[in-house]
Amino acid sequence: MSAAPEVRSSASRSALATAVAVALLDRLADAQSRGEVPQVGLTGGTIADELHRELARLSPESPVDWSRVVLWWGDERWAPAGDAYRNEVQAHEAFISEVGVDPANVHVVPASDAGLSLAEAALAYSETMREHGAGSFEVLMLGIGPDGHVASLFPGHPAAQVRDAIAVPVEDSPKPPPERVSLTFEAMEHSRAVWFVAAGADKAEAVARALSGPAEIGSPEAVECPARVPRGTVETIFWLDPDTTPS
Ligand SMILES: O=C1O[C@H](COP(=O)(O)O)[C@@H](O)[C@H](O)[C@H]1O
Repeated sequence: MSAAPEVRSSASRSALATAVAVALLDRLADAQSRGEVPQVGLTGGTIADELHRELARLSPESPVDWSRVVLWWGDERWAPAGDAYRNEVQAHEAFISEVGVDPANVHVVPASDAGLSLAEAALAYSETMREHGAGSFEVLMLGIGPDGHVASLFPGHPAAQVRDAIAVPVEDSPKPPPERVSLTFEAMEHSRAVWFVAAGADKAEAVARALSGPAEIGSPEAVECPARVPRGTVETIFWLDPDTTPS
């Protein structure tokens, strides 16, 4: 089962970051009030960085107990530990170090200097995720590239067609760095909520295509626009700024 997308538009880019942060905190608090330990899939990218800073700003006033939240990433850039290019390093700097997440609950893709090959790192991340329910995210957040990519699954790239895997090595990425690790579409499909977050006129066309109808893995529509594939089991929301909101 997958949920039809809903669009939530904010008045500005900064209002978008605030709206998503508020909604995420509400959702995590609700899950914790039911006794759950919610798992969240984070994204990298520019608007994600702004939203993470809003999480840090708003968390002190929120009932969310960050020590009982489990964090993952939908994708990671292949760079050494501590490199600011890594999505997890950006998130640590923006909010994780501020809000009191238990380090044992922060599951990062191994770094390029961890002694593993790219393929071994993808496998290690898959194994860790399998131990924790393989993608049972309360919320999976995804950015959208101007080309329609999500996580590190790019249009026409073979990694976007892989089945029977949780995470895949991505080589020859059209966006730097060329090597990455990404969740597969199959690993995304157990997410209760899939939240796309997009801002900026350069993404308007990709967002319009992503909203033009769901696509099956491997279909021509999915190959052309990967953002047409991921949908939540309960809800799918496109959080947009004025530049990306369809007229
Ligand atoms: O490289 C990446 O880019 C996308 C989109 O980022 P943005 O800066 O265009 O918002 C992001 O979703 C992905 O996690 C990241 O690795």
